[in-house]
Amino acid sequence: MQESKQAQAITVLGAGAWGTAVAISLAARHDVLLWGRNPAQMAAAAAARENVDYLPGHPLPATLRVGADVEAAIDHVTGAAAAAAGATPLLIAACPVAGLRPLLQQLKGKRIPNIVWLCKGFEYDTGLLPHQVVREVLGDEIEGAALSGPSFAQEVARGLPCALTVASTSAALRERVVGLVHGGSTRVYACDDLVGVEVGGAVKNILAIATGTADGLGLGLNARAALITRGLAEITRLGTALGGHAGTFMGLTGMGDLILTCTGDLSRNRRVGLALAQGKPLDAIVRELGHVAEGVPCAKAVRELAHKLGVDMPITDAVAGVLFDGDSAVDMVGKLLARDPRNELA
Ligand SMILES: NC(=O)c1ccc[n+]([C@@H]2O[C@H](COP(=O)([O-])OP(=O)(O)OC[C@H]3O[C@@H](n4cnc5c(N)ncnc54)[C@H](O)[C@@H]3O)[C@@H](O)[C@H]2O)c1
Ligand SMILES: O=P(O)(O)OC[C@H](O)CO
Repeated sequence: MQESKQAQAITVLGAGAWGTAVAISLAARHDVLLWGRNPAQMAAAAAARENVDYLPGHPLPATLRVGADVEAAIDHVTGAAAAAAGATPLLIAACPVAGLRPLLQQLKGKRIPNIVWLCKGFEYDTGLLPHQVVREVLGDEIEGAALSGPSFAQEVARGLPCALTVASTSAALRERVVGLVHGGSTRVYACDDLVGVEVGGAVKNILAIATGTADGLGLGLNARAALITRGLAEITRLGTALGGHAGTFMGLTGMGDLILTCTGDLSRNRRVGLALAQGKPLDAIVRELGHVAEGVPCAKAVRELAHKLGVDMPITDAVAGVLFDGDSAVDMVGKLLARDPRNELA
């Protein structure tokens, strides 16, 4: 796979922390447009050359275009200029899972080149993975890929090293994404296990809430390591039941992202856990955070899915108990410790 030396047109749809960081990183090598749905926010970002609401402290490069006009954002990768450059443009969806369907609906009927999504989770009301939502809304013809892996927005925006995985059933799109995104301080690996990559990225958020809660209660490093390891077993059981490959969960989008999110204080999901341990109510925690913590709604979707499939996910159940059933953080720990012994590899 060749790294693209030529600047290409890329549109990033969604101007939260992650969309902004990815746009900043790609703008060093490509012709990037960052679109956000809030015109006032985008006008302020254009004027200040900083997305103060979502990624403060990280200047937008002079070459990065920002705006709130969706037609212009799509034209950036479909219009005459992109075509004339003989280009391989890329359209990136950088919203949370809850925004994916409405965002894609805006693209319906437009001649988009492809779609790469960055969100991590299951759609809450349907229990679908992002690639299934994409297929429902845009159909089978569009080439799609998930780009995932251990990556805090603030570090990527600073240009610190990071390794990601692009997953797609299309070898051509995998190659195109690697060609455009790999380079500088970003390494991109390719993988054809879309289900495995998406399940790892979704469930690690729930486990980050669990480890944040345990750390907040002062339960120690042994407990943290136990939760991460048994959490990986939980991810693998659900992921293989859904058709993912066991090996994928040992990679960047499984173990890699799980370690990062469970241990790094930049994680919003981990911070939810730390706040739950202080006994704060969930709605206050979410309000204070001001950003999406995908593990919260995901815990509900995954608990339902696991019960339907008969997959044992005790940590997810315990986290959902605290989030939705009125259990305390201490109850969560008690429930996990009271479980009957079992074989480790069962
Ligand atoms: N922040 C990170 O470090 C990071 C890293 C990797 C992956 N992710 C994932 O990326 C996704 C986005 O996270 P984030 O950190 O940018 O969240 P965020 O809370 O910082 O921002 C979310 C953004 O999405 C926008 N949005 C919501 N619904 C939309 C819709 N229907 N159409 C257009 N825009 C919409 C919001 O206006 C907001 O700008 C999540 O699934 C997250 O798990 C985040
Ligand atoms: O801040 P979080 O918990 O949403 O995690 C961000 C990324 O998913 C880490 O890879």
